[in-house]
Amino acid sequence: MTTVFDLADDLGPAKVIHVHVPKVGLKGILVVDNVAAGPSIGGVRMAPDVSLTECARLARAMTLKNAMAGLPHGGGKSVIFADPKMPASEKEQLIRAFATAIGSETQYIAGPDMGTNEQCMAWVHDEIGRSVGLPRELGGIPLDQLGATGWGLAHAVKAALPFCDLDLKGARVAVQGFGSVGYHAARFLAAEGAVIVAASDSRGTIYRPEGLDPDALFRLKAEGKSVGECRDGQASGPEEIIDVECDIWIPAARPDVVTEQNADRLQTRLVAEGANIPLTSGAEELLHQRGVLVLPDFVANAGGVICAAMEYHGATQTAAFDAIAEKLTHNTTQVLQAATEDRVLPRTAAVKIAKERVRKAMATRRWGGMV
Ligand SMILES: NC(=O)C1=CN([C@@H]2O[C@H](COP(=O)(O)OP(=O)(O)OC[C@H]3O[C@@H](n4cnc5c(N)ncnc54)[C@H](OP(=O)(O)O)[C@@H]3O)[C@@H](O)[C@H]2O)C=CC1
Ligand SMILES: O=C(O)CCC(=O)C(=O)O
Repeated sequence: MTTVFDLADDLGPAKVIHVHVPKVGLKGILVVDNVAAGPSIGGVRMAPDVSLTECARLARAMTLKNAMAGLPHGGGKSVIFADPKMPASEKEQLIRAFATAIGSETQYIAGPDMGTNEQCMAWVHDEIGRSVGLPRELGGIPLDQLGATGWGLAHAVKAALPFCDLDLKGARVAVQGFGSVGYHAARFLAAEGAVIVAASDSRGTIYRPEGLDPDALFRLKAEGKSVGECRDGQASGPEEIIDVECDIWIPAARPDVVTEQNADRLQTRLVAEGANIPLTSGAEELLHQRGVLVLPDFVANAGGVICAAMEYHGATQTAAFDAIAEKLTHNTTQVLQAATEDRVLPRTAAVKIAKERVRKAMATRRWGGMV
């Protein structure tokens, strides 16, 4: 059996909490990874097949992401074992019970992630007075609705273009996962001249070399349909998105979708990781050897948490979006320059920068800030 200590190193996790409320069918885990820079921020993920390992890996990604983004926050993440498409009243009960169960852990501020949204954060806030990514009516900046992460991802892609000799005008983009991150990334990139040649969700892939309209696909999703049901284009199974020939491939769904076993199927020049931990480290290494540039998740998808942190500290939407554009452009360039100079993978360069920052923050704290 994997225990959390098998996953631990000098940075964390600081704390792991399992919660169980049989009366409402709640099983959940909170991992507070590192809080040296301040209380941890990270999303609540709801999916039937989450795990302690996934939660701990995602919490570490948040530690690195928040450090890279220069936020006064550590990293944490939580998971709820459930189908997010359950009836709304049951979902509300589950989220409220989870919020109450973790309410005393003030070193964790919950935000939205896969399977949760602004409405869920409003329920958390109502229970424990602490969450980010709130609806506007509660003074929040609705980051999923506005597409904060997609906005950041588009800026990361633009900053990466000179490093892979690409022009955004006419660049062919394939997006795996058409939720909040995937849709908005597609929308912002299409607005700058990129051509969205393919998109997928959990039920299917749609391919159209002449280009798909992200807003039309979004409307289909809003009707409860799959992108594969779009009439303009060639439909196939969800797996087929990996084989689409393109210039920019954007994973925006689950972890480990590209591994050592299928990395050779990707036919692209740039992978911009919108999802958290979508590629295994072995897959990133193989792609690097083939000359494919891979923008690491915790650098490229920081837009959401920057927005969340700025909301928490009272900033306006405009200030948050300006900060995302500035930070994502600067950080992507810094990481890719360091990777080029040191002849290492972008992830290696990025981890070095982020870990140095976390260790410096830990050095200022009693017990490294772990208690
Ligand atoms: N929201 C945010 O601001 C941030 C999110 N992220 C990360 O981005 C990723 C996506 O998050 P988000 O967009 O918020 O999540 P959503 O729940 O809004 O969307 C997830 C999308 O992924 C699709 N999906 C699920 N399984 C598969 C699969 N096997 N193949 C293809 N598509 C699949 C879903 O399909 P269907 O619609 O059919 O269910 C859905 O379209 C996650 O890894 C998350 O941690 C990272 C930073 C910030
Ligand atoms: O919006 C948030 O605060 C959550 C951010 C997050 O979980 C992520 O960046 O993966």
